[in-house]
Amino acid sequence: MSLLRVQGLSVAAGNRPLVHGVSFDLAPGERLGLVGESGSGKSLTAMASVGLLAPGLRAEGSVLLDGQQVIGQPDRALVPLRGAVAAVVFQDPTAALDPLMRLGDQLAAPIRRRARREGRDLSAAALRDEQTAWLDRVAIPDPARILQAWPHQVSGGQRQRVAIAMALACGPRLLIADEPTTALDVSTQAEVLSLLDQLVRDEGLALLFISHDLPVVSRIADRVLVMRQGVVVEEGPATRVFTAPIHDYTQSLVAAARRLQAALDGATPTPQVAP
Ligand SMILES: Nc1ncnc2c1ncn2[C@@H]1O[C@H](COP(=O)(O)OP(=O)(O)OP(=O)(O)O)[C@@H](O)[C@H]1O
Repeated sequence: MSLLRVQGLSVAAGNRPLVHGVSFDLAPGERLGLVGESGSGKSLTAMASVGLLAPGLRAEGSVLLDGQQVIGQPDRALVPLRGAVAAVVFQDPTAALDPLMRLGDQLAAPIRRRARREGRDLSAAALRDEQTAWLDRVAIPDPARILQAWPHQVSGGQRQRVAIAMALACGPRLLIADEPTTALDVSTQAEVLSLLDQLVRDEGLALLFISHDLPVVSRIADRVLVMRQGVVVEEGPATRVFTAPIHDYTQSLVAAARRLQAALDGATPTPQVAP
């Protein structure tokens, strides 16, 4: 059975359609990338999948998350699914972090929630061990200091690592990562991406990975959906979509990515000047 089955999903703001007729299936352990330019409807598709649309937006169609209908359900019906079935990592880690709470207390919340769900007693010492273990798993050195720190006292990359630890500590089966590295500097981006890749593999999670960057998506995802102006224009295995794109729009994304890579490699051909 699919862990996430989206059928004919549309999202609108009043009369303005923002996402139209999106369908896909995500099996347990599978990795799906959503790619497309800014404003193409990737985030709305992902947020509608967990019932986290902003007020004023209306979703239609069907979204089955672990077999439970999400569309049209009141928030209280969806709370048990969040964290336990699906967790989200956002582009901006401050969205997941409370600026007025120490990082250790923030990380304690999902650890406690999971223990309650699993009927485990959690002593203060066991909680501390789990907090430290999660910081180790996201490769944060000096966990004792970080647990005591406020969000503004650590780097952007460390904040994102803590946000990833909090998402995974809930014990989800699906991780939704919405541009998780876009706000980070280039070398931190690569580290956080390979960390996510490793953690998703270790935990056996399904992944819905959202990015405007097709090469990044094709590295981390098995299958890709390409979105443009709220609709899916191409779908296929990540390597095929990247090496042999069919739709004009996907071809332009691939060409742009190759031009950027060539420029970064210093391999851009020098324009020929007529004699
Ligand atoms: N709350 C809202 N009210 C009205 N329009 C919205 C709202 N949220 C998003 N939109 C619009 O919906 C469209 C799709 O937005 P969405 O955030 O899904 O795009 P995206 O592909 O994820 O792009 P980005 O990478 O820039 O976030 C955009 O035109 C956006 O302006």
